[in-house]
Amino acid sequence: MTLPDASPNPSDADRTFQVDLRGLVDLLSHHLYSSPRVYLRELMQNAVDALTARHRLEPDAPAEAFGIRLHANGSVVRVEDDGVGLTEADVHTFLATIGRSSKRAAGAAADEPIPGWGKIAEQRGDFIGQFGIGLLSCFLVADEIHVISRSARTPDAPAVEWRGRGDGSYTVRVLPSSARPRPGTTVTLTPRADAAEWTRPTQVHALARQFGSLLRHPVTFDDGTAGPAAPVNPEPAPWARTYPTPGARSRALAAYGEDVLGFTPLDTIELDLPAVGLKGIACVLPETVPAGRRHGHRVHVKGMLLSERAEEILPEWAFFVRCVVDAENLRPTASREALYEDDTLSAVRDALAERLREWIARAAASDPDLLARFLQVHHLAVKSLAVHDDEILRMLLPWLPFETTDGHATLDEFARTHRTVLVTSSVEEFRQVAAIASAAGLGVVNGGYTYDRELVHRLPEIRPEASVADLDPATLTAHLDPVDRETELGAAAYLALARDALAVFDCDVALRAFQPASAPALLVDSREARHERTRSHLAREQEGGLWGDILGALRQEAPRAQLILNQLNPLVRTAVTIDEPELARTSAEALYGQAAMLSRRPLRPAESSLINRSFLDLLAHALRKDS
Ligand SMILES: Nc1ncnc2c1ncn2[C@@H]1O[C@H](COP(=O)(O)OP(=O)(O)OP(=O)(O)O)[C@@H](O)[C@H]1O
Repeated sequence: MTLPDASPNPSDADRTFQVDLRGLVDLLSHHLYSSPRVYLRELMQNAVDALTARHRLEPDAPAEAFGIRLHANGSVVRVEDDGVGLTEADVHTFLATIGRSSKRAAGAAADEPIPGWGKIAEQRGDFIGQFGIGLLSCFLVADEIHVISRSARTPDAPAVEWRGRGDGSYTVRVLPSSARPRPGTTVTLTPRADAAEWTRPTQVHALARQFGSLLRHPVTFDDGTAGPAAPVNPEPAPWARTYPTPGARSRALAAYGEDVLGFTPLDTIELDLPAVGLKGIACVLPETVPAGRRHGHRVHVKGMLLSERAEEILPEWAFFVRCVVDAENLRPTASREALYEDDTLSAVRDALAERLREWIARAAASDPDLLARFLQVHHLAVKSLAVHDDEILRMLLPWLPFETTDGHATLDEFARTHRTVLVTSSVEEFRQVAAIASAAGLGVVNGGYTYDRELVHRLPEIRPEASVADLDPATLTAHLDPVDRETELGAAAYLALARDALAVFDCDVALRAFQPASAPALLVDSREARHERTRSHLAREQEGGLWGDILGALRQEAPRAQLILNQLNPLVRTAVTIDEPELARTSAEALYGQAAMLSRRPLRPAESSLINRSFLDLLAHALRKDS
């Protein structure tokens, strides 16, 4: 019996993936990083992480003992740090292995120490990098990365040189200690001609300031000319400085916000969340922004600028601020341009939202000027927010401005002078009734704008003593005084002619006495009523057909419009005495047309031609009379 051959078939043997480095770099540059300039951020970030590891190794060393030095002279860009450095073995393990990071060793147990970098579990939050790919971003501007490093962990270890090339090849060389007398790492790039834009000395200096202005270690820049190196971060973050007075502090924070965000904040809110080591400011935008438009915030992690457009640190409703924050414990994604959506981030978001709410509450309680300025700019957006956010509704509804029969007023003011707050369902209805309702002592709010009617109806939730009702035509007409019987009888013939003339608009005509006397007539006609009438008309026209049946089935008792003539108005007093039928009809049509125009609603074609005709008829009549 022959057993089958157990030796592995060569074609079954495990093989190792080959990585095409050029393809990988192409992927990173087109899909991960927003611009080649990130190469400097990645180099600076590696230097910062190396300094953090060095401080772990030598905890008693003062913060300023170790620093970062940048150099760009037009031919090379160099980043040198006094960090923990690398041994020859580290170079093979970490620099030459894509995806391997000393800050997150693959497969290592949580308590396993990584030489020179601490235990995994402890260090995860300490470093900015973790993916082991950041260095590849250097290939966006150079074909070769040159590193000379000396480990602080084994001081007598020699210096080591690594050259990594964009085609995936690399060399490692051990150098005499004199090649780098002190521990630390120097990374040198010789930029390609097409990357000059990102590697010019002025640009490198500007990028270093942009990314590194809040770093806590000393960082300098020199361009190879004789002058001294310039500090990149000469001052601590503005919130970390001390000021003689609280006023001086808030002025300095506002000036910093203006400087980095490019607008003069309406107010500056200081942010401080010790649990995640977050400090910073929220600047209130001085101009209206559409609700829901989220703004990017400037987020630094351990002083290093990660993103100028991070949206995730605030909830969607906080559209009215832009923040600059520096946090210890937020985790960036591999692109560094967004933050990891983890529990810490959601706790930060909640805590910052709470700070903004406190700011609003404080302004509402004790700084009416600030609140007024804030709402003047952001009231529309706040209204959209209040509809869905009970807390905001509770805090801000009384202060929000609305169009009312007393002009623009806050709901609080308005409810104090009007026991019942009436609200219209459209702008048009408000236009129709505003003058008359206010003359009749009724308090009406224009509920026609988006959210307004809904918000006004929620007023009793906050002010239980206030009552809110929809203003319907019946409520209003009930407030108009009827005329005495004799006057009614005297006008009966005219009213009958007027009803006949306006029957085509399904409009009834009535005579009442109301203020202001200057208003000849009021047209009470809601949009729903007009739609209903249009439907009825169509149903009648299509009688018998399919559409006629459908529309007929939908038909309700069509509500009629009402033209209410004002008996206190001198023109109406004269009109009701006209006994020439044609002229009476024309005058009724003209009064209808004028009342319809006053409501500022779009006129139907039949109404426009009626206005034209009645005007010309009246003109002809006046001219005939004069001739
Ligand atoms: N300046 C430096 N000093 C010491 N070690 C460094 C330095 N720069 C890079 N390294 C080593 O090289 C490794 C790979 O660096 P790289 O920037 O590619 O990734 P990372 O910083 O670990 O993670 P990320 O991709 O998130 O940036 C680092 O984990 C570190 O061990």
